[in-house]
Amino acid sequence: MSKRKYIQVSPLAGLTDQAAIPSSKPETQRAILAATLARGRSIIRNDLRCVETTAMKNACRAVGAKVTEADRYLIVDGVGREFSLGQRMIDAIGSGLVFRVFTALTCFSPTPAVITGDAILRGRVMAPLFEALSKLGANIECIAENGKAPIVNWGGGFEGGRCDLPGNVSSQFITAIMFAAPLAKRPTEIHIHGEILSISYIRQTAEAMRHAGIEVDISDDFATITVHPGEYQPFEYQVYGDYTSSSYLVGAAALFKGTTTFSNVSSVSLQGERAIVDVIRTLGLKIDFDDQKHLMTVVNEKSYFEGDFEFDASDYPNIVPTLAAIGSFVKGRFRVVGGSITRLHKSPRIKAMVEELTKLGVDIKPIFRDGVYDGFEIHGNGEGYAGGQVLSSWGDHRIFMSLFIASLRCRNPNHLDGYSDVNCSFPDFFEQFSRLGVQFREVNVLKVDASQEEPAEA
Ligand SMILES: O=C(O)C1=C[C@@H](OP(=O)(O)O)[C@@H](O)[C@H](O)C1
Ligand SMILES: C=C(OP(=O)(O)O)C(=O)O
Repeated sequence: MSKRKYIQVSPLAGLTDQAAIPSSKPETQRAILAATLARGRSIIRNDLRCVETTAMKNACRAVGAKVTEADRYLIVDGVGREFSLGQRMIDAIGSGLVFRVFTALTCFSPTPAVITGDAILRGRVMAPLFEALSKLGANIECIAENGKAPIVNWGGGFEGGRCDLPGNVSSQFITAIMFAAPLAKRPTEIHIHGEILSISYIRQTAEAMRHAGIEVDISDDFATITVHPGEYQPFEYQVYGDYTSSSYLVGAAALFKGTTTFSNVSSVSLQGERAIVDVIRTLGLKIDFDDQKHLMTVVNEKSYFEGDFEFDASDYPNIVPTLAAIGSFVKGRFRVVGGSITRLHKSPRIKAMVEELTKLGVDIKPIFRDGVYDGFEIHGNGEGYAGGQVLSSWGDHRIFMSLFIASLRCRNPNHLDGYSDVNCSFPDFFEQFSRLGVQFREVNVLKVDASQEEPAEA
């Protein structure tokens, strides 16, 4: 019998009025990276400080950048092309982006580099990136299992030219080669095959590179991306709120009548997950922006929403788990498709949400396409659920945060594991939910065996 720490989430009657949205993880990570690749000083304002942006900072420091945390901004003294890999080892922890981008960048390291990550990252798909980089001339060796982290990149650069990638496994393979390509001697042409998912992340990469003076050409259908050799230039950059993180706060606001205002938001964003705003409006809530004050106000006049809804999440993968939580409280049918890429994220996210929400009594069924989890369909009656369950986060911050908001409208407290993983992307998650009036506390759960768990006092 073992003890594990869980968060007990109490049922909530209504939200109080204000919270702040954390800054964007993808924007912060991209800005730190582009600043590292520029020779000279860049300033990144309103950056996000969390485990995965720290992983990016440490990886950039490992190749010689100086990254200093000032009050609400970062100073990055970049290295340009002159990597000096003193410690020869980069730990991406759980960040797919850090691992993939540094796998490509260390092709240009003067010394061999070992790149690794945590147990979840070591299980994630990497082979298409290794194959594309090999085609460009890279010399990458897998240390443990073929096609997986950790790796040794023996360096030697890549020339540029053509490489090929699938469009439906991870946009981070494309982002990784794009970021490294300006260091090559010739233009690099990335040909993307089949359905292209998570395009908004490719747009964010191109935007970060162009902001640093790099020329990137993208065909209208996104199937061909050409990156020209060039020198990254130092820049100043302002990061705004993270729409994926906002989805947990906005999602909670969708579950209770009332008016809630969120700060640190820009209505204009390249983030695909800005779609949370359209989803919530389609359900019937009112959302207003004040771009002078960077505020977003959500007005919810109903205790539940009714209708027949379908959303295609192909370009907003990271809010798929949140949508499952919100959709559980809709009266009618709530379908999400286009989420196949999420099976390759930190957990098989659709499977995880279907299994955990089923424990709560939600009528949710997975939707398969070509034999893989692609979405889900929920039939709800607009009511809450009994709750009183022990729920697993599957080791994934986004599953934890989604189950947390689903728990707010259960009649009995749920116990959720994995709460420290909010530090991956949303370190003040509990502070912001406390501001909204949510009550939770840490408890021990006695784990008798996998099928039998019972809450106990902390
Ligand atoms: O480049 C990025 O910052 C990301 C790209 C996306 O990955 P996939 O293309 O694998 O979905 C996204 O899901 C991930 O959370 C962050
Ligand atoms: C999956 C995520 O990021 P990454 O792919 O960079 O690990 C995430 O933010 O949930």
